[in-house]
Amino acid sequence: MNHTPSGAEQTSAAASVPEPRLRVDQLTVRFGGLTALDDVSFEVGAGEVVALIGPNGAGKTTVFNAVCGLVRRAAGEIRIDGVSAPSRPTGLVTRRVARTLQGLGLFDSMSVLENVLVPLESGASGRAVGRTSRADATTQASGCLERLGIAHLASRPVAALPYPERKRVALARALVTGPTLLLLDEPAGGLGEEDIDALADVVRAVAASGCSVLLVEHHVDFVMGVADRIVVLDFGRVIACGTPDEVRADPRVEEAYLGIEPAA
Ligand SMILES: Nc1ncnc2c1ncn2[C@@H]1O[C@H](COP(=O)(O)OP(=O)(O)OP(=O)(O)O)[C@@H](O)[C@H]1O
Repeated sequence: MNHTPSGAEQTSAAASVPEPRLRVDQLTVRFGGLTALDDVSFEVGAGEVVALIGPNGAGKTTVFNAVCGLVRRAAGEIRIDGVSAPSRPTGLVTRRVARTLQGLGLFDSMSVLENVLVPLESGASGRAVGRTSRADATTQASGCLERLGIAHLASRPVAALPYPERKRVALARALVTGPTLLLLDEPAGGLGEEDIDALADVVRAVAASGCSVLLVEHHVDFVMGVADRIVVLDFGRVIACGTPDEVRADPRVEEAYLGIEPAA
């Protein structure tokens, strides 16, 4: 007798197959007549750091926006922890995905700790809020500051901090709700070499702790040093994907970045 699996059975079968943190499958996004992403597929596995690189306008930010449900997809699927995400912001994204912005978006007049408490107390995290007392939230936020090496700055107003520390605060705020996927938008931008090295350690530690990282970055040395795998976009298409060594050796990447024709 044929047996059609119920929804619950399908869910349980899917749960038994290890799913990547993020699966982007044949994603196409159009803005009017412009195809910003064209049949883009890649994955971010558990504990992985994946970098999305490519020239200006290649479609990197559009990938982030699509993962967050902020742009309408013309085609394709996005799965987060094995669950299909619709083309709009949902609880799935708010619970599991955190994102840092190039502009940081911190509240300058508030202290470091108060900034990191915001997602726990505002409802933005979609979890814990309402069930987390102020004391629990403070413990959670303080632990996050500790892990990022900025506990000593907890009571300082954000406005008084140098840029590298402000970036750390933005990272702490993104991580405080315990996401499973962190989207980092140009994390090395505006940092000096020393801070970039320290940032690479932090990013690797975040991934090792179980929160996979997808980052967009133009600083090639940082990307080569921190990423397990690199996805290269050009004109909305994936032109290369592999380890840093594989991508570095790929003539298509050199051509896209430097305009150098690959050898015939
Ligand atoms: N909301 C929008 N409406 C129309 N076109 C858009 C929109 N968002 C992005 N685009 C276009 O889609 C293409 C991809 O843009 P996107 O911002 O994703 O590129 P990017 O790789 O992030 O570039 P950069 O490195 O400069 O930030 C570009 O041609 C851009 O002009």
